[in-house]
Amino acid sequence: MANLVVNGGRPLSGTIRPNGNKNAVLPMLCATLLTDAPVRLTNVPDITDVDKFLDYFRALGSAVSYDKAAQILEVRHPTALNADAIEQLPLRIRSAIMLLAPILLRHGRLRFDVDAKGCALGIREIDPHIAILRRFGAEQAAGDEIDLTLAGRPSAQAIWAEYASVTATETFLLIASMAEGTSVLTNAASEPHVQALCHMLVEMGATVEGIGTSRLSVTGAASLGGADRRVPDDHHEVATFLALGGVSGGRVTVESDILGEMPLILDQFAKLGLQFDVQPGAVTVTGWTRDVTPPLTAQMTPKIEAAPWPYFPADLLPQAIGVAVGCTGDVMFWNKVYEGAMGWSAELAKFGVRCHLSDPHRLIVFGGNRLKPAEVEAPYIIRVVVGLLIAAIQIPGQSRILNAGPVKRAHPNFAENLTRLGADITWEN
Ligand SMILES: CC(=O)N[C@H]1[C@@H](OP(=O)(O)OP(=O)(O)OC[C@H]2O[C@@H](n3ccc(=O)[nH]c3=O)[C@H](O)[C@@H]2O)O[C@H](CO)[C@@H](O)[C@@H]1O
Ligand SMILES: C=C(OP(=O)(O)O)C(=O)O
Repeated sequence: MANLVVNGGRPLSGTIRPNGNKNAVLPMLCATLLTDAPVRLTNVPDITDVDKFLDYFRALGSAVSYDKAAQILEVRHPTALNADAIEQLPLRIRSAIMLLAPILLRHGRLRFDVDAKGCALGIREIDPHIAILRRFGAEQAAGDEIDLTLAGRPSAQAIWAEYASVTATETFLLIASMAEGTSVLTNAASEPHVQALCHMLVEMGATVEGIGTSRLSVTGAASLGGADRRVPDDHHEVATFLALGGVSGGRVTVESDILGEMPLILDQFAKLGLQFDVQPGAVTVTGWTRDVTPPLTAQMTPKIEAAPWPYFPADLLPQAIGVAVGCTGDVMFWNKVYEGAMGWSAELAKFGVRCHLSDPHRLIVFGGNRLKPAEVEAPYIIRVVVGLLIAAIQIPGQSRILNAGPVKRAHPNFAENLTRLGADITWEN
């Protein structure tokens, strides 16, 4: 059990750079399996999900060289993967599901009964993935486990997805990149991490059109080459550092080239009273009024709603909730994506927060709370650990976040980075 112990009420200050985006590096690692040529990735975050992928690659017989300090990774897969290791997929991470397409393309068969659930946000469906693979010609054997075979090179498909799923769009991109002809996915996800995978596949030799939109068109290549790509900065981590800096009463600058993707994200945090100075390549949180911007429509409750990109991301809702607990006014948070992502809100009461879970998707946080330090328990949800920390760091006195380990899935050297900014935060086992 790894807990975070924080003595709140100390202002953070300084300048920091975010790490690479977990949800970009993982599909990019899946794409490395589409070629026998060497692939080099830079700005690779030192996170446990990456470690699990690299352990899997080593077991497959791949050459892996990873300089964690320099954040540079070089991977080269053998022509024939070690068949004994193929079905030992990484556990307890959602991205394992994206290994299905490249493994089927290379090996032709995959039996799969792992828990590809990742964060405990509700049901993490695999149906859209299997549906896409079946459309491209994969056959599913009868029985309880998922047992897929794919014979030969798939042919292009036109698919209209039920909803814009991030990882299912990535599964589509991976298989369509090697299919014969031009495939089209309508209702595609368009998050910055999806765009990063598109750009990598283009460098490897596929043609991808519509990058960043809800309709992707992919012309596959019979074989793909290597690539040398930079993993994009993590926009979740940019927002995290800014929120922590602001609620601590400090002034923190985050330098990044991902800020062009963040206007709506900054606007939503500004609704909670955080003040920003945005410059080319850097954003500074300069203050926190604690006031919630009142809607001009008088009957409305101020709200922050999360949905597939280009909406405000579901993976930033807990961080915004962590800010709102210290605001003077009420805010409704609306998670349009997950049906099980708000249950942890009961923990907030331990900090003295008054809130109301209206239904599985909607939480109202009331303003004007008398906050007190507390010991709270985090669920297996990366961003909730961060949200609870944002609450704790603004409260003078010692708080403890139990089971904070999931933060290591996405945020490298988290406590160390915050300590450098002046936080009093330590790991306890
Ligand atoms: C490894 C990775 O990249 N994980 C991310 C990915 O997960 P993941 O790809 O699993 O998430 P999906 O985009 O598939 O959405 C998750 C669930 O939300 C529901 N849903 C989603 C969209 C929609 O329009 N309607 C709907 O009902 C579905 O039940 C779906 O199963 O995207 C999520 C949503 O941004 C993020 O939280 C995860 O961090
Ligand atoms: C929910 C997340 O990750 P995963 O889908 O890998 O569980 C996340 O990155 O916040």
